[in-house]
Formats: sequence, structure tokens, C-alpha cells
Amino acid sequence: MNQILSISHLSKIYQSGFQALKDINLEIAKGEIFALLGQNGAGKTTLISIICGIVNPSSGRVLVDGKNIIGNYKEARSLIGLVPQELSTDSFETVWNTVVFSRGLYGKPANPALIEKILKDLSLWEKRNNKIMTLSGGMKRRLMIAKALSHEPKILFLDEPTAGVDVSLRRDMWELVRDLKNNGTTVILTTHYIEEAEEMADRIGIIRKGELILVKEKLALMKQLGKKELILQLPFPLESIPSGLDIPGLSLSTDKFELTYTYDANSEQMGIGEVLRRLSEGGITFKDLHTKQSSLEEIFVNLVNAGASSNES
Ligand SMILES: Nc1ncnc2c1ncn2[C@@H]1O[C@H](COP(=O)(O)OP(=O)(O)OP(=O)(O)O)[C@@H](O)[C@H]1O
Repeated sequence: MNQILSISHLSKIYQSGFQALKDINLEIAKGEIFALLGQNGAGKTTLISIICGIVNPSSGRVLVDGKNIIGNYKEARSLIGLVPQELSTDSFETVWNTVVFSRGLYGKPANPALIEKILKDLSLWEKRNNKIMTLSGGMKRRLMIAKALSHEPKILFLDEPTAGVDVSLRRDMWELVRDLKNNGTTVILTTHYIEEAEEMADRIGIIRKGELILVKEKLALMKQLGKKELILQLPFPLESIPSGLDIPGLSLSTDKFELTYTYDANSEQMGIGEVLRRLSEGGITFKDLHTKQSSLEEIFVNLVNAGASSNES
């Protein structure tokens, strides 16, 4: 694998004594879209802040394209673009000047054509002469992304990119992230909005109470942990499942109008054909049927809840 980010044995204990990260190990490949999921306070921002040199690690090592974030801070930092959660930009400066200045901060030569392209990609071109304080919240967020991209980073961090943004901006952002990936930029995003990870990520990492409890390809994760359901709508309510119909995973809804057969992709459970045959032999007819696959959101909630009950202290 062609690594762009390599994290080994990274831990963080804040001055208060609180341990926010515990022995994180993670490798991210060039051009990957990686989604870091976790509940409030799980440690996502701490991890991103360490990689970006905003927070000091307590122990461990982080390399960005081979550059150590401590020993080679400047070089490592110039490879990273960060779009933080908080919008800190609110000034009398214009959009254009802000983005141009941001590029200059990294010592990169002026490149008006590039800045123009970035502003156009983010639908900010028409606003280039506007003062930042006159922009809407969504426009300010676009500006934060433009700033983060101005020095052509190899990794872009998006911390909760679509929290509180409207549908059109969310769609634009997803498109932008795909374009960046196609150009070879690596994108690491944190999100509470699981549909976002489901839509975009190549790999998913789940962080819980400072520990990276799972890192997996999204499709493999959904296949491995996702459950499927076959739902049969009955023409008449069924008092109970007939006793002769011993099918593990079969349940009757509380309104008695629906039978659900829950199965997972890897188990040795009965196939759907066999289930339908047994039901028909048992005299059960149905007026409609459909299948449903659990979403990444359901998988995530199950994983996090499993930990909450076993790790509660
Ligand atoms: N400066 C600090 N001093 C002490 N504890 C801190 C500090 N900053 C963060 N923490 C604690 O570390 C834990 C992880 O915080 P962090 O902001 O990394 O979580 P997060 O996963 O980004 O959460 P959210 O989704 O709410 O942004 C939290 O319990 C938080 O209270």
C-alpha cells in the first residue's frame, strides 16, 4: 500500500489527566477517502488536531508522506489542508484576498489561476470581492474549504464537513470530495452523519472512548456486519407463528400483520427459498414481500452500543 499517513502507538493524555486517545495505529493510502466515525467526545478532533500539529501527542509517532509531524513539522503541515469544525473566519477581508493570503502562509508562489479554479469549484467566484463578514454560513464554510485547498495539500481533513449545512451544499461537498480523490488527494473526514460515510468513504474507522475499535473497507464492513431482512406482509393477522414452523430468525410484528426473517450474509442460516417453501407448507400466504439491508448507521449504532454496555465504568 502506498501510504500517505502512518500513525503508530499514538496516545494523548490531556493536562487534566484525561486520556483522549489510546494506542492508535492507522495507515491511510494515497487517494483514499477515509471516514472516522465516533460519538461526541470519542477523540476524533483530538486525533485530527495532533496530525495537524495543533495538539501535542503524549506518545507515539505520526508520519505524513514520510515526514514526522514533530521533527519535520513545517514540511508535514504543508502537505495537509484542514477544514475545522468551527468557522473562525469573520473579517473585513475579501474572499479573494483571504484565499490568496492563505496560500502565501505556506510559502507557495502566487497562482491566481489555481485560486480562480478553487473559487469556481466551490461556487464562490461570484463572491470573490465580497467581505467575509457579509457571507452566509454556508458560503463561509465553502471559504474554509477554499482556504484549506489553497496550498494544494495532499491530505484534506474535513471535521464534520456538513454539520448544519443545507442539502445543496452537502451534495456539492460530496462532489468536490470525489473530484479531489480523482486528482489523487487523500480525504479524511469525521462525521456524525453516517449517510455521508456510507455515500463517500472507501474505508471506515470507528473510534470509541479514544480507541480505534475497527478499521475496515466500507463494503466489507456492510457485508460482514450488515443484517438482511425479508419482510412478508400478511393478508390477515396471524395470532402466532405456528408451532411446527421452527425457523430461527423468524418473528411476528406486534400488529400481527408482518413476518420478518432476519439473516446475515455469512451465516449458515436457511436460504430465502427454503423459508418461503416452509411458510407455504405451513399454510401461510402473503400479499407482498420485500428485503431490507441494514444501513451503516444501524451497524455503527450496534457497535458503539455493544461497547457502551461492555465498557461502562
Ligand atoms: N483540552 C482538553 N483538556 C481536557 N480534555 C479534553 C480537551 N480537549 C478535549 N478533551 C476531552 O477529550 C475527549 C475527546 O474530545 P474530542 O474533541 O477529540 O472528541 P470528538 O470525537 O471530536 O467529539 P465531537 O464529536 O463532540 O467533536 C472528550 O472527552 C473531551 O472532553
